[in-house]
Amino acid sequence: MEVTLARHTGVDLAVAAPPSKSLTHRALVVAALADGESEIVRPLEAGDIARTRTGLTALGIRVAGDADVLTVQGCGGRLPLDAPVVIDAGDSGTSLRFLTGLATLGRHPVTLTGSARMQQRPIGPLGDAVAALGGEVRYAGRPGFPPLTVRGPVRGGSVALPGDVSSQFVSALLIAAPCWPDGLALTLETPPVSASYLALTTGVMAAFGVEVRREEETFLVEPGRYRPTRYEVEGDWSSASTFFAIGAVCGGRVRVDHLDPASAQGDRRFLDALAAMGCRVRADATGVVLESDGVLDGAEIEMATSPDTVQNLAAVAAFARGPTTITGTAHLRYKESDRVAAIARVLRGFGAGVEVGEDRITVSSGPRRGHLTVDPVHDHRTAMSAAVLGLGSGDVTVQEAECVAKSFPGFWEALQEGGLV
Ligand SMILES: O=C(O)C1=C[C@@H](OP(=O)(O)O)[C@@H](O)[C@H](O)C1
Ligand SMILES: C=C(OP(=O)(O)O)C(=O)O
Repeated sequence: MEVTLARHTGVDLAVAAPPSKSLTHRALVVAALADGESEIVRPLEAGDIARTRTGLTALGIRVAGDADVLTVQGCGGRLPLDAPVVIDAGDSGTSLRFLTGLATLGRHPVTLTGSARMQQRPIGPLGDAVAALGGEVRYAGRPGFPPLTVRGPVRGGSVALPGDVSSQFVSALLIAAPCWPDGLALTLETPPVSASYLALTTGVMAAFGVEVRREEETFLVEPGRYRPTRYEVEGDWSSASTFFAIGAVCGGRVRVDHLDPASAQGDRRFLDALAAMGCRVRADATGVVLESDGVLDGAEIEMATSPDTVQNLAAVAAFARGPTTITGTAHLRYKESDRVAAIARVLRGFGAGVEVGEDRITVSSGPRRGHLTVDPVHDHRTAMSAAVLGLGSGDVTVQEAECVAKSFPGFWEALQEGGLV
């Protein structure tokens, strides 16, 4: 499917954020380990969540329900596996990494694989940690990359790993850790990227009755049990960021409901970035409102903890009066696509100036270069950020627009209902 976007000014958009992808993944895998039946209220329904659900089913966990409530029959920390299994996580890094953690809790080999791109996304630090904690880890192809086969049981104990590639390795270990006989003392050798996601992990673990203690760069988890819980999923700040970006570049007013203004989601930071560029933002009891007169200033913004909104921020920066420098971008190279390269490709095609450094990207506005066709190369966030460019300036076609279904299947319908496509 292709979507062509025309320029809009003075928008007045009111939408609801979809449920959080990251919190739905976490609630599912933690509930799968709990000592009985949990309910997940208002889960996200999207491609990546379907991958986690299918993976859990392959591991012998029963998940049933619909868009309102999912019921998960937890296994009490011991996977009911009676034969080897293969799990295809597709393009979902969170599914692949979290299910690798769960695979340490069975006595049969679990093979985790994914799309061609997934086979280029690193998993070595997680594999090394699982092996150091007593598991068996084998790679079918390139060492340190999926497909990998994990076999438990793991005893747990002390381990160190780098924090600069993906926080998902840390989350995967923390989630499985209470089910290991020796628990876990995990020390980060380098400061964590995407650190806000670790707070989401410890928050969901706490909601299911397990505390993680932190002593400087070490996370400590005692052996214990997850308590079955009724868990309500809040709205997704990463998905909401595209609507705020549209408001910023088109000018006007955008209201997004179902967002917690005090959320632990790091992508809340996106609004601070837009405020620094000249937008007005305020929260009320049910959501968040952004107002913009469409005049934006460049800014210098650190985004290491909020990688999933960097493409939208770079798109907004292409409309600002001065250059914008976004720092903390090195780990964007390991996502559904190399997003540093994707930002440079798309924005240069648009006419903006883009300078790329090891851990920073500088974007300056420039004259439009005529009609822009964006191939997102299966990356949902590239497709959504291209919508920001199109609505802000017109003449943009997004190919393979359906790839947004990875995280936000209703994205284009929301724009259609708002009269923007
Ligand atoms: O734990 C999570 O839910 C996520 C962590 C982040 O990945 P990294 O930690 O690999 O940066 C983020 O980009 C991803 O979309 C979701
Ligand atoms: C990076 C993302 O997800 P994942 O790592 O789960 O594939 C994303 O949703 O932008």
